[in-house]
Order: sequence, then structure tokens, then C-alpha cells
Amino acid sequence: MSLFNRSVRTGRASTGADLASRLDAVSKVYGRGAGAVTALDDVTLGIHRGTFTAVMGPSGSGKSTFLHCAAGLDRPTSGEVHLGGVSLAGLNEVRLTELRRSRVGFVFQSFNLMPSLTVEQNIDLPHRLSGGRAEHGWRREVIERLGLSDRLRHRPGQLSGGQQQRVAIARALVTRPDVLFADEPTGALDVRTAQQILALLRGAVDDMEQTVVMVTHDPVAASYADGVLFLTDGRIVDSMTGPGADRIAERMTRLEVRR
Ligand SMILES: Nc1ncnc2c1ncn2[C@@H]1O[C@H](COP(=O)(O)OP(=O)(O)OP(=O)(O)O)[C@@H](O)[C@H]1O
Repeated sequence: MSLFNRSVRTGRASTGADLASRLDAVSKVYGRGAGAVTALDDVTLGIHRGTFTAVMGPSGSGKSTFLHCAAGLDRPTSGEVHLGGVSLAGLNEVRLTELRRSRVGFVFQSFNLMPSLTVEQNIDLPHRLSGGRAEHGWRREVIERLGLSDRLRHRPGQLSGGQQQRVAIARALVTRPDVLFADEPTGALDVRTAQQILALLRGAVDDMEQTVVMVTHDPVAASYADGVLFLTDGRIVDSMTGPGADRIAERMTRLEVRR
């Protein structure tokens, strides 16, 4: 299995503090007996801090399951997940929730903002829930970089889709998470707006030393990443470093055909 220079190393991951996220022999099986589905099948990988990784694969290949297990939203059937050096295996639900709030950022296709709260209140929500406080300079930097300074008193319904997604990214970044997980973050946006959002995610990695893991079906979106992981039937079957959209699309076509 090839290795990414800058981002992802597959195979047995190091225990080093340079890993923002680590999966060791992680499997996830839904259901039992004859109806059981193995959504993730013995996945081992480490994601280095300060990198941007795209996860691709045919429908049903396990991308969302991977994201949910890596982010501590779902527990694997076997294997171990680490986030920022902390093993999730021994945590009870309360501690897991705390860890997710403080160490993980999420961005979804459908933005998932609170409609009754202002932009500012949405961005401050993770800290309100955890009872903590945003670091002032970082919060200001996030808001400025995402171009939200003059939108803070608006409500999500008064914003365009691209603006709403920028609020969601600001909310995800404000806790300075170990990893920002994004599930099809540009799926509901037009091409130009999608490019702006992808450039902002790229900037969060390059300029703010953040770590981004993004599930996408779109080869152009994946080309913004340092590396791409390809999943088929719950297994990582290939990885590429710094590929262009054409190479990614060609690799995806061969994955789809294989099924
Ligand atoms: N809660 C569940 N119960 C049973 N099976 C599930 C559940 N969630 C996912 N699966 C199955 O696990 C497999 C992987 O699903 P997953 O949603 O991770 O794939 P995906 O690559 O994200 O798909 P898509 O691109 O269509 O969103 C599929 O066969 C799916 O039907």
C-alpha cells in the first residue's frame, strides 16, 4: 500500500503525537447473522496533524461509517480509535461526548445550523455546550478568515448556502479541534461556491495548522486534499498523494467497475 508523503500513512500507524487521528484494525458490522453487513473491514491508518485527506469510494463502501467511527460518533465492533492521542475505547458516553465537543469539528452537507440562533451564537455554541470559553484571538481569526465579521447578527435563514457553510466551518474550527471531519461539505452548493468553501478548508490546513478529513464523491473537491483514500467494501484499497481531479476520477471509475 502506498504512503502519502504529507498526509496519510496506511498500514500500522505510529504512536507518535504527530497523528491527529488513528484507527487500528477497526471493523464495524451492522446487524447479526445472515443479515450482517460489514461496513468497515479491518481498517488501520494514521492521519497526520496539519493535513487534508479526502475519502472516496462507491456508494455503500463505508465512507460515512469510517467518518463516524473516526470521529467517535459511532463505536467500532472491533479495533481501536484514537483522537488526538486519546483512545476512545475506554470512554463512557459522557466522556465521549465531552471529547467530541472539545476535540472534533463537524461540517455536514446540510450545514446543520441552529435556525433560531444568530451567526455569532451558532459559532459560540460548542463552548456554550461545554461550559468553556473560546480563545479570543483564535475566535476572531476564525471569524475574519471565514469572512463572517459583518454577518454575526444575522440568522442562518438570512444567509446564502455558501455563507451558511462558512458559519458551520467557523463553528467547527472555533474549538481548535484535533480533526475537522466534513461529510460532503460542498454537496449542496453550486460549483463556484463549492470552490470557495474548499479553498477555505485548504486554508484552514495551510494557514491555521488544522487537520481536515473530508468524505466526497467529487474528484474536483478531492483534488484540494493532500491525499485521497479509496474505500471499497469497507476496506482501504488504494491511496494517492496530491493527485489531480482527472487521476482521481479515473481511479474512481475503476473502483465503480470492480463492484
Ligand atoms: N445503521 C445501519 N444499519 C445497517 N446497515 C448500515 C447502517 N449504516 C450503514 N449500513 C450499511 O453499511 C454499508 C456502508 O454504509 P456507509 O453509509 O458507510 O457507506 P457510504 O460509502 O457512506 O455510502 P454513500 O456514499 O451512499 O453515502 C452499506 O452497505 C450500508 O447499507
